[in-house]
Amino acid sequence: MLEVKHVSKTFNPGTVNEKKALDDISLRLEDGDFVTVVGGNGAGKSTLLNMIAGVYPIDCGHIVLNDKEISTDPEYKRARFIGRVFQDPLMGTAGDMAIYENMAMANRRGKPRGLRWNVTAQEKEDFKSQLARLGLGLEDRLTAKVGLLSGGQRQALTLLMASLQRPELLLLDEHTAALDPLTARKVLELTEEIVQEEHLTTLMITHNMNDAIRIGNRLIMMYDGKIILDVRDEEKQKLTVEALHQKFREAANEEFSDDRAVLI
Ligand SMILES: Nc1ncnc2c1ncn2[C@@H]1O[C@H](COP(=O)(O)OP(=O)(O)OP(=O)(O)O)[C@@H](O)[C@H]1O
Repeated sequence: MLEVKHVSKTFNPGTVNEKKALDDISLRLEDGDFVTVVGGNGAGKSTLLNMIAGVYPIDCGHIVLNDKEISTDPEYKRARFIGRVFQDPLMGTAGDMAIYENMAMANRRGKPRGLRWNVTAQEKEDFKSQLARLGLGLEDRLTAKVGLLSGGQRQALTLLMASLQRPELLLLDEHTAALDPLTARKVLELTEEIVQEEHLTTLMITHNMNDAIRIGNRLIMMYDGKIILDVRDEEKQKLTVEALHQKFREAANEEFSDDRAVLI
């Protein structure tokens, strides 16, 4: 279970570039919740994920994962139990290392460094069968450098690596946005498969409203650092893209009328 309690984050406070990216956010995810996160540019979606992962410190509030307060843990410590996949396929894997070496590293997350390079034959066989499920032929390229893979292959590998040691939480930040439509679909299908099989608690940012409605059991919409919509289960299934756009327009208009009130 993940609990985000009254978390706020302001970048560049006290300067002309001051920006309140998260404004008193509270959110509770039950085990196995698969939450899609939508919202316009600059709404605070990535910042929310970055705060949970520990990329930047929060200004106030608490982040609790499975009853452990993690708000002050450094990013590397949280990485032991939080899996992440980013939009950029170059992040999350080491391009100059072989596929099996990348997987071995993921498999040893949180274990002493000394054990890192002793990859057993059994382990390689396990990696092969894991890779085979991607359906991309990577199981026959165990020693290939990851830098030689296509963006989609690399993203699929990153996803596999993020879930190799079952994470307590999986954070996906527009992880299919840089892929061509067919590859994006394949990686999304794989995401659903892995999340379901492993019963992973997941937050997935997407700009694709159809995917946001179709995938997962819960949807949140962010606007200006706040959560303005949080629907789940049947209510989520009934959502339409038009309804989401309408909700977004309402939020934007409210702000616009406030601005006008200030200006008049
Ligand atoms: N490291 C940072 N330093 C300064 N400002 C930042 C930083 N990260 C984010 N911001 C600002 O915080 C606000 C929220 O950004 P964030 O990236 O979380 O939005 P987003 O909802 O993910 O948007 P997008 O859909 O465009 O990726 C924006 O105004 C952004 O410019």
